[in-house]
Amino acid sequence: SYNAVTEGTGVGVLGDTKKLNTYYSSGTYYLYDTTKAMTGVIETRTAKNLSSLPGSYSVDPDDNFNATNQRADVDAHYYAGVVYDYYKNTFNRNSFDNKGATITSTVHYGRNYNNAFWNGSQMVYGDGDGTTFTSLSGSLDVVGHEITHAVTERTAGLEYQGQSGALNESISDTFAMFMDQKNFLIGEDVYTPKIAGDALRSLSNPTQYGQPENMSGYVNTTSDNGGVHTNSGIPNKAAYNTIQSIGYDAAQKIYYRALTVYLSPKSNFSAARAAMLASAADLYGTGSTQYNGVASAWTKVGVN
Ligand SMILES: Cc1cccc(C(=O)O)c1OC(=O)C1CC1
Ligand SMILES: [Ca+2]
Ligand SMILES: [Zn+2]
Repeated sequence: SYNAVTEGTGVGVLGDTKKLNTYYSSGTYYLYDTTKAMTGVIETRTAKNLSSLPGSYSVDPDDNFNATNQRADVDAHYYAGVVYDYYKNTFNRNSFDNKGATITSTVHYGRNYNNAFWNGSQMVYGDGDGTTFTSLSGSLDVVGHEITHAVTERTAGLEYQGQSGALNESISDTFAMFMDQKNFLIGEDVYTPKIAGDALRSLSNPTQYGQPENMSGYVNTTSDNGGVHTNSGIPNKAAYNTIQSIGYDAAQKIYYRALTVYLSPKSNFSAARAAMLASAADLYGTGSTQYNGVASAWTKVGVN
């Protein structure tokens, strides 16, 4: 037997077929992608519905990952590759650490687990309970959200509580929109599989899912690290306003520069406005259309 870089196929959470970068070794195919310009790899594992990490490699005997219990593995692996390519092709960023770190995803974490998270070293996805969520790796915006938590951790380091925490959340939702430009919804492909047309959050209309969209509606609470998944509606609306005003490409360049050059662990919403304006000035000049678009985007949500 020998080792080889192989191309397999798989069926994702929504029943869609896709090509996969796999690896053959001693009679087994692995969800192990060595094709990217990184020092590490993109690897996908399964916790087999227990909760020890990172779990064992997702494997298959014939390189066709089409079993029902492989769907979450297929999408975690495929979308991790899409997110890697987005950061490399758009900003020349080589993985979340910009040094080619291995991207490890573990699926089938826990039982009926309605959650996905970056644990500081890797991504972890539950299967959902089939009512609130289906397998959470089944959507690019979820995978993009989670990997962006890792990027934020290695750049601005926005503390995960209060305003900096809500900003951390918003950066993840916003880059998910930059990657998945079909709408301004978060999680719609995996949220409430029995109900069509709904989502976990909306950047265009945060209030539709119980989030404020103006500073006047900021929620002071001790739950959820100070309401980081609630108050993110305010910077999310500012991001939506920015994209509507100056388009996706200028917006993503401004957001990436703000994240990597100006934002810091304790940055609040007002500091975010300043960071975005400084980035717009650097890239397009003060008084540019882009600069003015950013200014009005944040003024409209009551952040000055
Ligand atoms: C489903 C879920 C629960 C708790 C935290 C997160 C979190 O990662 O902040 C989470 O994942 C998301 O928000 C992704 C975008 C849908
Ligand atoms: Ca739904
Ligand atoms: Zn998050």
